[in-house]
Amino acid sequence: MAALASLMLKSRAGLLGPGQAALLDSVRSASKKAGGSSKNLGGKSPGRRHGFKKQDARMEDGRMERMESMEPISAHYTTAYPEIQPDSGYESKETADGQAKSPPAPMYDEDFVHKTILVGDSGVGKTSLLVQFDQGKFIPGSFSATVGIGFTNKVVTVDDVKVRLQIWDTAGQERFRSVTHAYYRDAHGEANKCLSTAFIPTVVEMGRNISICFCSFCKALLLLYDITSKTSFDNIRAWLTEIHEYAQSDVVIMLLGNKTDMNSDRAIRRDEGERLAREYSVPFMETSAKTGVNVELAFTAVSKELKHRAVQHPNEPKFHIHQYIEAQKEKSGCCSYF
Ligand SMILES: Nc1nc2c(ncn2[C@@H]2O[C@H](COP(=O)(O)OP(=O)(O)OP(=O)(O)O)[C@@H](O)[C@H]2O)c(=O)[nH]1
Repeated sequence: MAALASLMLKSRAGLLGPGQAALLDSVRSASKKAGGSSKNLGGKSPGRRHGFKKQDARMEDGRMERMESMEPISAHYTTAYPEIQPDSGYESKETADGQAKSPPAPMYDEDFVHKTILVGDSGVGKTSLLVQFDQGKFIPGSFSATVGIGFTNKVVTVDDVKVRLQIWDTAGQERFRSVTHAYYRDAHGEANKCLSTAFIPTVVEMGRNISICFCSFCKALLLLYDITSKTSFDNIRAWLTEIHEYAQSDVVIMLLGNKTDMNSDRAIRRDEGERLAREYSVPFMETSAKTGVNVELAFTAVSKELKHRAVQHPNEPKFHIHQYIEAQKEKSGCCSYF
C-alpha cells in the first residue's frame, strides 16, 4: 500500500514511468470493478484500516502532499487484490472503536542460525550423540577421537516454526583444545577470553593455527559426561566453571549423562547427576547415543528454549525448559530428569 501511495504521489508530480503509470491505471480500474474508487480500494473489504493521514504523505523533502484523491483518514482494503495489503507503516495504534491495539506479535526469524556446542571429556559420546540426532543411527566399533572441530546443520521444528541449529562437535582431548590463550573482541571492541578454541593439527604443523572461539557466538551448550566414567563426571565442575567464566551469560546449558544403555557398568547414579545439575541450575537428563533414548528430547528442549529467548510473543506463556522436560518425561514415562 505504501508502494501504491508512492505511485499516486509520483503520478501527481508527473514522475511516473510508463510501466508505473500502467500499473496505477490497472489498480484504479480493478478497484472500480470491485465497487470502490481510487479513494477506497474495494469497498467490500472485511478489513478496515486507518491510514493515509496527511502525515503519511510526507515527501522526502519534508513537504506535505495533499491526498484528497484518496480517502483522507480511513480507507478500506480488499482481499480481492491480495497484492494490495496494508503495511505496518500505515497501521494505526487504535482500533475502530478507539481502543488501544496491542502491538503486532514479534516474528521469529527462521533464517537465524543458533550455534550450539557439544562439550565434555574425550570418549563421553559427543560425536555419537550428534550422529544419532542427525542420522538416527549409532556406529559401534573402535573409538577414534575427534580432531579439532566440525559442525552439522540441523533444523528442528518446534511450535510450528523452524529452529536452525548449527551443532559444533568439539574434541574432548585436551591436546586439541586451548582454553586460556585465546581472546576475541566483542561487538564493542572489548577483549574477552575464549571458552575454548580448537586447533587443527595439520594446520598447526604448517605454522598456523585455526581457532574457533566458541564463547563469542555460542548460544547453547550440551555438556556431556559418561555415566560409566567417574572421571568424566568429576570433570563436569571444571567444565561448568570454565563455561561460566568464558561463555556468554545467557548461554543455554544442558547437562547430559550419556551411555545409559550401559547400566551394569554405571559409575554415577542418576541422582548424583540430578544433584549436580540442581547445584548449577541447569537442566539434566540421561541419554544413550546408542539406543537414542532422550537424544531428540535434549535437542528439542534446547531448540524451544532458544526460540523462546529469541522472540517472546506477548500473549504466550513463558517457556520453562525444566518444566518442559519434566512434562515430556511424564508423557513418555521414561528417563528424563533434573
Ligand atoms: N554403549 C554406548 N557407547 C557409546 C555411547 N556413546 C558413545 N559411545 C561409544 O563411546 C566411544 C566414544 O564415543 P565418541 O562419540 O567418539 O566420543 P566423543 O565424546 O566424541 O570423544 P572425543 O571425540 O575424543 O571428544 C565410542 O566407542 C562410541 O561408540 C552410548 O550412548 N552407549
